[in-house]
Amino acid sequence: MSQRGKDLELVKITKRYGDTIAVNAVSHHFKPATYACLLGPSGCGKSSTLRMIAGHETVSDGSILLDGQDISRLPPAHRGTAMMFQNYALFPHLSVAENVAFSLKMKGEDKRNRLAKAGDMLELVDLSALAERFPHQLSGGQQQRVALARALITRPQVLLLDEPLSALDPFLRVRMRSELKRLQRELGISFLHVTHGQDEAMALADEIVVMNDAVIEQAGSARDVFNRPDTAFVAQFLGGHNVIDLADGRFALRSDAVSLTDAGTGKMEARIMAVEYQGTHVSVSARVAGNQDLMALVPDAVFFQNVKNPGDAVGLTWEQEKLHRLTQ
Ligand SMILES: Nc1ncnc2c1ncn2[C@@H]1O[C@H](COP(=O)(O)OP(=O)(O)OP(=O)(O)O)[C@@H](O)[C@H]1O
Repeated sequence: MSQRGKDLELVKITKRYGDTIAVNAVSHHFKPATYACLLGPSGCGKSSTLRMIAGHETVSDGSILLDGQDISRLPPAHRGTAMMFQNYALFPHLSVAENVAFSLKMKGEDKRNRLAKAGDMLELVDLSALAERFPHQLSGGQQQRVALARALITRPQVLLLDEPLSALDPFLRVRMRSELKRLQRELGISFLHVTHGQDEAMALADEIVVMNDAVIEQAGSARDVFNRPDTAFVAQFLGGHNVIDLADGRFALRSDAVSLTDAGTGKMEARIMAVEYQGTHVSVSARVAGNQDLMALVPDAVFFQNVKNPGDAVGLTWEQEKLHRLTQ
């Protein structure tokens, strides 16, 4: 049941709510059959962007093209997109199979056809055995699979997912994460997944699109965005980096690139503020001149060769090429 993916293009889309500009002239080209994550802090405009693509929110300015066709003024059901909501929005009085088949009923398909298609979708998400149950008889993870099947039954070219994993416990979240990725690959369509979790985005995304303050701050593969953040915001939001101001500019420096040395022998002198044991690594926070705190992520075995404690004076050092220049 593989479907060929289509490319989705946002051309200067803007969303205004009264005086609030939630999305400010955002342009982006999502390649076909990509798992893309829209990542950013609360209020940066991720959901508004997704809802405009889905057609649940009007576009104040700009256009949305799917496979070259302007879909920005079409009703949601005619766009070739489908949305899976955060709270799943299942109908409590309908069985699992009827929930999944619901949109086909609205389209007037006959019962036999709709139940057959719903059966295929339930198989896809591994829920065939629970077709006759009602939503309240399902676990959170199972409800989510129903919501997925219900969105996929419309055969969308782009599946839009708004914080799809946020209601699940951490264990299930990781399991559903790989499930989503598997489905995306198997179907060969694009998934556009909104999250504020950088771990989630890095684990899933072929492409991470980082939003901040109503605009896209940076987009690229997880590895590129992590290793070559453009701005201090991206470096800090993705985590694992220090942002340091040096005489010749502002730089990102990965915490695992910082080593501790004896006082007087490093590139910077510092005083240890906190030490946290994290299993494979020890995270050491150290204050340098100007009250900047730098984080060093030291491998467990290395740290315990020469244990340091809060209050100790140390040197911090790194290889020069590990400094990554930031544009702002
Ligand atoms: N219906 C609305 N009316 C007025 N303002 C809104 C409306 N929906 C969103 N906003 C505002 O638009 C901005 C962007 O909101 P949006 O929900 O798109 O952000 P988000 O990045 O998805 O945030 P979150 O992660 O908290 O869901 C916020 O300032 C928000 O308060």
